[in-house]
Amino acid sequence: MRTRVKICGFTRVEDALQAAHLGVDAIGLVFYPASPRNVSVPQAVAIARALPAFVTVVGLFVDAEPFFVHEVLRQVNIDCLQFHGNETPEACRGYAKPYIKAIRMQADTDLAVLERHYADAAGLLLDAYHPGMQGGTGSGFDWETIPVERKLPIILAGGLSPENAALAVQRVRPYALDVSSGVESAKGIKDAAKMAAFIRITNQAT
Ligand SMILES: O=C(O)c1ccccc1NCC(=O)[C@H](O)[C@H](O)COP(=O)(O)O
Repeated sequence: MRTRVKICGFTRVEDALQAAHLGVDAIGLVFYPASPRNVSVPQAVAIARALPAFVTVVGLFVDAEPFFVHEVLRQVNIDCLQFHGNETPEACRGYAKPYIKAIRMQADTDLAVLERHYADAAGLLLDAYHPGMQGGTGSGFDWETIPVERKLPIILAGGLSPENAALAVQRVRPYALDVSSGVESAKGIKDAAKMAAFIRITNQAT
């Protein structure tokens, strides 16, 4: 099966359109004020409206108040939610939308337990652990800690770039790769050449 590509942290319509043109499967919009890639609701509405059909729009939250998530869902055409904080399975499933739970991988992370805990998730996104940062760190983690046996689709994230995308596909065999920093020219500004290389290399490696 082809490894999907999700590019996260768009803040500009033109970058999201470019990614769609290059064949991205999903784009991520960060609704987290502490992030340099945070989007306002009007910005997010403009990006989601500009996209062609069949590009999945993922909305990212970090321990957000439910009223805020509901308000974003009311205004922005979001297909899937992604939770990067300490959201419980009950909280994640409270919006009647497919959801991805992000896991910041540490030495003692037990994925089998988490797969049971978030059993109704549309996928688990495995990211690097960084004290004080919830995501978009540009740092990787040891892929050897990911078990070969999985129940849920695994979305590999954390420090990916055109340079290591092929190795990531071949070593981990994930459902999808997720990248942010590795395809940027500045935080929140995506680089067309890097996005093109990342998508092409991922497709070739599959
Ligand atoms: O991108 C952010 O700034 C961010 C902030 C807080 C929570 C999540 C965030 N991004 C989530 C993503 O899905 C990133 O693509 C993922 O963490 C990988 O980032 P990177 O290592 O920069 O490729």
